[in-house]
Amino acid sequence: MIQIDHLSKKYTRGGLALDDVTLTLQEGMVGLLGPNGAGKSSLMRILATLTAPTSGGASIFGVPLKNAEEIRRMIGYLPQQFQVYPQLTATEFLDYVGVMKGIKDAKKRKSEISSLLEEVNLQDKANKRVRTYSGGMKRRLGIAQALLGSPQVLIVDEPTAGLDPEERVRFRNLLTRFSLGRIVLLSTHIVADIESNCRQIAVLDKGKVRMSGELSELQKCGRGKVWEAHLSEAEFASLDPMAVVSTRRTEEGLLCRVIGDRPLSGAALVQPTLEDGYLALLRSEHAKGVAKS
Ligand SMILES: Nc1ncnc2c1ncn2[C@@H]1O[C@H](COP(=O)(O)OP(=O)(O)OP(=O)(O)O)[C@@H](O)[C@H]1O
Repeated sequence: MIQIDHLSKKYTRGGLALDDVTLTLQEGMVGLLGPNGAGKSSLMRILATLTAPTSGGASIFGVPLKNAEEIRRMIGYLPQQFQVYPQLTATEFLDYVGVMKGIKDAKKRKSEISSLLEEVNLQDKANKRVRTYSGGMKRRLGIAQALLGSPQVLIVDEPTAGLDPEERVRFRNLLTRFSLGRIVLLSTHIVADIESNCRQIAVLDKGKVRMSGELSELQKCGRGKVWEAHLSEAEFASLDPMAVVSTRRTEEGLLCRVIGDRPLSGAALVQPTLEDGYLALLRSEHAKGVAKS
């Protein structure tokens, strides 16, 4: 379990990135969802002991963050910008990481690296230089380095950013597999990344926790707030763009899906998707009126 208590982070040259965050994260896949600048990376860097909180604290399986060495032995971390020396092969890179993680026995390192490369489906590329890898392959190598030493907790910061849809699905499945018996904390601003496989989800916005719970609870945030209506181009143009979730051209005009507390004329209330729930939660302040005043 990861316990986060009243954690705040203020950067010297910046505002409050985290504002009194309290969360309990359980075993399994945990999605940390939030728009750009919400504070996701800051929280992950703190949990990875790369930066200290300004106030508050956290513990991982009962070990407080200030025991940084012990925490680092428990976690694997894949940062948002994962860099590898391009001239190294995957095997050479992972061997280096293994040494840094204190796996002293060369035979043990070799066998762990070989099974990890198989897990992430890079066994055929093991001896190719990383500079020849695609973005998706580099991410998979990133996961392999994070998993080296079998950490109990895996922290992955926007791992699917920049991946094509096929790689994204493959990557999600990979993480789901690894989450069995571990905590995998995954940050993203894409709802689809957490839709199918997260047991728990926390939404951060402007450094604050906006909700934490099961996926169904996030979906519920959209209840009674999602509407669909066929609109003319002129009616569409008069809408507040922040309230529009999607538009689709049909024979009757533009079918618009909007979030708001009061309907457009002729609008029908529809069942919210998870994404609707997320947008409704983020826009709850904004979506009080749908039409532009
Ligand atoms: N080193 C830093 N110095 C000053 N401000 C920072 C620093 N790192 C982050 N911030 C600020 O803290 C806030 C939270 O940033 P953070 O990167 O944690 O958010 P995020 O949710 O991960 O965003 P993204 O999805 O864009 O990566 C932002 O306003 C950002 O500009």
